[in-house]
Amino acid sequence: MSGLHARSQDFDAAIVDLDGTLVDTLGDFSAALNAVLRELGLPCIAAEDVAPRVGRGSEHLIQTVLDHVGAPPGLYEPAWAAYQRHYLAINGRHSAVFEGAADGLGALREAGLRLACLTNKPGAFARPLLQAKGLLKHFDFVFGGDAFERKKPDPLPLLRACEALGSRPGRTLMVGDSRNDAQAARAAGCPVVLVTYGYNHGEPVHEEDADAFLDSLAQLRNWLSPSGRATRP
Ligand SMILES: O=C(O)COP(=O)(O)O
Ligand SMILES: [Mg+2]
Repeated sequence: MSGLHARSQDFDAAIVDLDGTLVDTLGDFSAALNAVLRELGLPCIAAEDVAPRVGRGSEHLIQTVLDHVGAPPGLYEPAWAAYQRHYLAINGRHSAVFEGAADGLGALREAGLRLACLTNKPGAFARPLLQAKGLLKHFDFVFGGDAFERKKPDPLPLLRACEALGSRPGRTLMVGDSRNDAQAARAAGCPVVLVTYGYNHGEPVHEEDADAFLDSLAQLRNWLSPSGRATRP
């Protein structure tokens, strides 16, 4: 890929992030976390304080939320167990597919790319969510944050996903919403585009090192066409 435009012939496959890229799951995270906090007799947390903590996996989320509400030490294990139960019970109920996301995945498929979803969310949460939102059919593989020894921003999950997809990193497009996705992609040698509407740990996404920024995944259709161009701020 050169500069700000790309052609579908440049890629054999794409790896797509889930939370903040395909599905707005902030409502699910908030509902499950607040159910945990209530169960443990702790103060609730506002959705705006949950958003910057999403994207580094459930362990990081639970620990930083416990710290935020001033939980006494020793509550991580019970919080983790309660979180599994509550999240699985509400998974998808308070979340919505971002506008243009299904169209963007369709465009990647129509361009002949193989697709993997790679999220730091546990696989047991990711698959039912994609299924409930009608997105699972687009993917050849779904890898959760527990699929490999290390999570994004480590490049290992991307390299493993490339192996599964049978695609070299340089011909595998990473599509994400955060620094985690961009750093992992750069270290793996994958081109990367970031969406501008996601979470990015509460930081402005345009400051991240990406090849292009998309306001909607529907823009992938034009971006991958021979004359397509993506925008930089
Ligand atoms: O941290 C999570 O649980 C989800 O993160 P993701 O952005 O990699 O899907
Ligand atoms: Mg994300």
